[in-house]
Order: sequence, then C-alpha cells, then structure tokens
Amino acid sequence: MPNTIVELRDVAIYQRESLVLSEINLDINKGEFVYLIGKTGSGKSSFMKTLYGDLPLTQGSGTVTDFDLRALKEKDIPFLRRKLGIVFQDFNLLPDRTINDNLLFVLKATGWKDKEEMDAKIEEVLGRVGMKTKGFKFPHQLSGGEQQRVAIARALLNDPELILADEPTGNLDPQTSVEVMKVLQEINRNGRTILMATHDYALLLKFPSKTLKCDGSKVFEVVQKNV
Ligand SMILES: Nc1ncnc2c1ncn2[C@@H]1O[C@H](COP(=O)(O)OP(=O)(O)OP(=O)(O)O)[C@@H](O)[C@H]1O
Repeated sequence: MPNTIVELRDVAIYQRESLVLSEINLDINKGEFVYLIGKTGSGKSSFMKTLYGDLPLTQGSGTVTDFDLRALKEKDIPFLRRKLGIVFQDFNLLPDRTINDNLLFVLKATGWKDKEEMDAKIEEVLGRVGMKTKGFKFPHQLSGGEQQRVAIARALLNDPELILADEPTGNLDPQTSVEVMKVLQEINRNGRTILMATHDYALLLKFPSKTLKCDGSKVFEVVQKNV
C-alpha cells in the first residue's frame, strides 16, 4: 500500500540473544508524526535500529518504504538509508569542515555530481531549518540547537520518505528543544512522515500526536492521558 511507510507484523526484536520487544504489529502511514516513548532500556533505540537496518529483522515481517526488512541484505542497506533521514541525539557533524561542506559531503557520498544542483539543495534544506545564513560556519561555532537544525537539514538532503529521530532533543535545553520541535513539526506539515523517540514528556504535551509506547517488551499505542 503506497500510504503505508512502515508495516510490522508479529515482529520480535533481539539484542544478541535477549528478547527486547515482541508481538509488534503496527503501521505508520504517510504524513504521520509519531512519538515513540518508554523508559530507558525499554527498546526504543532497538526499534529504530530495526527500521534503518542496523539490527536485522529475524522474526516476523516488516517493510519500511518499499524495503522488505526480512529480505534486507548488507548491500541493500545504503539504498534503504537513502529513503530515510536519520537524526540522533548527538549531532554528528564533521568538525573539520563548514556546514555547507558537511552537507556537500553527504550529497557526494550519495551520488550527487552537479555542483549547481548540490548548492541549490544545500540552500534549500538550510532554509527549511532556518539556517540559510550559517552555512559558512564550522560546527563548533554553532549552538547545540543550531547544530541539531543542521543535522535535520542533513537528514532532508535526499528527500526522505521517513525521518527517524532518536532523542533529537536529548542534548538540548527545554527552550531549544521546543524550537527544534517546531522545525520538525513544520517539516511534518510539509508532508514528511516522522517517527521520533523521546523521553521528553513536556514536548508530548505541548505538541500532541500519535504516541507509541515501549513497555514490558511490547509496543502499543497510548492515548495522551495515559502517557
Ligand atoms: N548492542 C547491544 N548489545 C546487547 N544488548 C543491547 C545492545 N544495545 C541495547 N541492548 C539492550 O537492549 C535493551 C533495549 O535497549 P535500547 O537501547 O533499545 O533501549 P532504549 O529504550 O532506547 O533506552 P534509552 O532510552 O536508554 O536509549 C536494553 O536491555 C539494553 O541493555
């Protein structure tokens, strides 16, 4: 189904031989903004890793965009990742080059060749996160919130079908978290599907949306009053 971005059926997720999550059945549809919550060690990162092919799916069935996770081979992973934008708690920008060059590096690594097209794309994604004028700076010259905006811009470079954000506000103060969240909300309003793992319940209250919870080795949807 073209409107389903993630579909998991009877999935169990393991870290080595320990079962982390089981009996996962869920769909994430195009255009949704979905939170993934749960206490530390409940399996949020393992869930995310399964979706981006870092943990192989060995039980149940799952698709992400049009990739079958069960059939995913090592060589398919870069192609899956090009359909995804991944944002982590640590911004992971390359410290030895400017923001523009950080983005250029990703474009070149993912097969872009035309300099003008690359420059236009970089300007477009930096514009989307309100960082158009900061491309000449080095990562250490930016605040944490600005670095995270750049990391979000980087995730947008290849027009991903799904953005996976694992604790994107985990290293930010509350006010900066709200600003970064507004950027993610805007990107979602423009049609992108987002799955965001978070500990930050204040954000959930401020920006309510569909919420999945990892608890007791299960993943289930919760309504906000039960969060
Ligand atoms: N590389 C690994 N090898 C073995 N076990 C792991 C590994 N990574 C995570 N685990 C275990 O898997 C379980 C789920 O961890 P996971 O990191 O997915 O939880 P989480 O909800 O993301 O936690 P946090 O909020 O602290 O990041 C934990 O019991 C953890 O100890």
